[in-house]
Amino acid sequence: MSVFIKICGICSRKDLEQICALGPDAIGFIFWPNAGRYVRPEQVATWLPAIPETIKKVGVFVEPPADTVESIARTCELDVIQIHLVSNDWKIDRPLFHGLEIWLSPRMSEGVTENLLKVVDPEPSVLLADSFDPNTVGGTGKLSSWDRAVEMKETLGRPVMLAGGLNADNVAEAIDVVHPWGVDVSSGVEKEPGVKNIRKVKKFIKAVRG
Ligand SMILES: O=C(O)c1ccccc1N[C@@H]1O[C@H](COP(=O)(O)O)[C@@H](O)[C@H]1O
Repeated sequence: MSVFIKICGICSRKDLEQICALGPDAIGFIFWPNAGRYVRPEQVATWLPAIPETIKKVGVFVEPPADTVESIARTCELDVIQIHLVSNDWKIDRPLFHGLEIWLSPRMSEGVTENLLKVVDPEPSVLLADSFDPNTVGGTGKLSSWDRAVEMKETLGRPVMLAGGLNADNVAEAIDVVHPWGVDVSSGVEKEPGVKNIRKVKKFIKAVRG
């Protein structure tokens, strides 16, 4: 079965158009205001006509209120909400409207239990195995623990999207070891934070699809 590919942290229309032409399965926009790769939802809304229907639009959030998620999901016609956790006790403040697909990125320093699936409503359909950094969240370019990713897949029985420090040189090995449902990359296909290197994106997609 083919491995799902998400290219994350797109910050300009130029990058968006060139990346969409390479045919990833999904593209991601960072809507966490503290991130260097933050993009304004109103800006992303102007790019919508350039995104083929076949490519899923993923909005990335860190422990967001439900109102924020729903408002940005509408503005940007998102297909997927990717939520990153930074604490052990966060829970969404109310159920999200149905029809949105939720992907959840837990703190990878903690053990994973069934409780994790209850922090959002609807439950996450995909779990994201990202790297752990006590000082920041996401998009660090640091390699994640592939052992933890396998453990999460086996314990919770949900599809796992592997993220964290992937690039064209290590993604084939990562797929061999973890057998993830999908792979997610940001820093590993950039010239500098927030600016993609299209040659690296092309190499990454080729390394996954062969
Ligand atoms: O990219 C960011 O700035 C970011 C901010 C907050 C949460 C998640 C973020 N990015 C996610 O990080 C992983 C891996 O990124 P990398 O390849 O190691 O740079 C990916 O899931 C992004 O969606």
